[in-house]
Amino acid sequence: MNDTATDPIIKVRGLVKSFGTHIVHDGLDLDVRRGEIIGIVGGSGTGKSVLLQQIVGLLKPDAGQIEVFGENVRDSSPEEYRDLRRRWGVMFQDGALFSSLTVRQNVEAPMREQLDLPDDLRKTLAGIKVRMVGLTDVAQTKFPSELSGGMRKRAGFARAIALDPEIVFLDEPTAGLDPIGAAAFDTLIGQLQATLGLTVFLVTHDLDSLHAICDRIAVLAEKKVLAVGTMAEMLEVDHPWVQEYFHGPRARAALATKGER
Ligand SMILES: Nc1ncnc2c1ncn2[C@@H]1O[C@H](COP(=O)(O)OP(=O)(O)OP(=O)(O)O)[C@@H](O)[C@H]1O
Repeated sequence: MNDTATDPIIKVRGLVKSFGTHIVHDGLDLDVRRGEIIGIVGGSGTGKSVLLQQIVGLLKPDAGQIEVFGENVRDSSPEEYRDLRRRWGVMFQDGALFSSLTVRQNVEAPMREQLDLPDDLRKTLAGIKVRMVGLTDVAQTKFPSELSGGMRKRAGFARAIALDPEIVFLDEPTAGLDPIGAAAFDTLIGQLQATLGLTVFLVTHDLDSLHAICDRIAVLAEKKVLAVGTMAEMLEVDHPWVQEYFHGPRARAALATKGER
């Protein structure tokens, strides 16, 4: 165990991942610091989701090391992996809720799997998580199909924090939300990060989110992490995609929006 406050909470070294002849990652390195919100950006298909899935052990790298909490994810036994999974929560792109379960039952699902709790206590705890993400008690008993896109995202977030994780992985949480809904979701992420001391691994295309809540940004390009740093540091990176992304018209609009928030 090598899990001290100064070590990165996630450490990726020399990651290689291909699908057939298509190389997605080739020698990718990344450190994520405990307690930070790190935004993962990059063009479509640069492997942001694939990186997330490898870190949480859903996809197997071809080569390289991934350590989370100082533990090697790839080499962990089923018991060790189960213990690791308990310490992080994941919200996938579409929320990935179980359609046949209510919101509260969705939040209860990881609790059922990982914790041995009396029914009443589990329901109460799940209800608290639902309220923490700003959903009403009425929403608890709704099925995903009865919710708006923004409410479904909140429900997905509630499920990601069901087990009081140390890290939450969020895959494009504001995609598909209108600007007001997206801003509200950014605020929620920031509030919960500050309240719960979470580390947040945020895959996003949303420049507003990067400005509003991210401590650091990692840019995926050329099959690796091309640059990592604060927004101010990103503005200085001399690379065509980075320049276009952080200095283009949408970036200027996001900067203006930041001033209004
Ligand atoms: N299970 C899979 N089998 C084969 N190819 C895959 C698989 N998962 C991802 N890929 C490919 O890997 C590449 C990276 O995909 P990924 O979803 O990580 O991109 P991304 O950066 O998250 O993109 P976007 O911003 O569009 O969501 C893509 O070319 C994708 O088609």
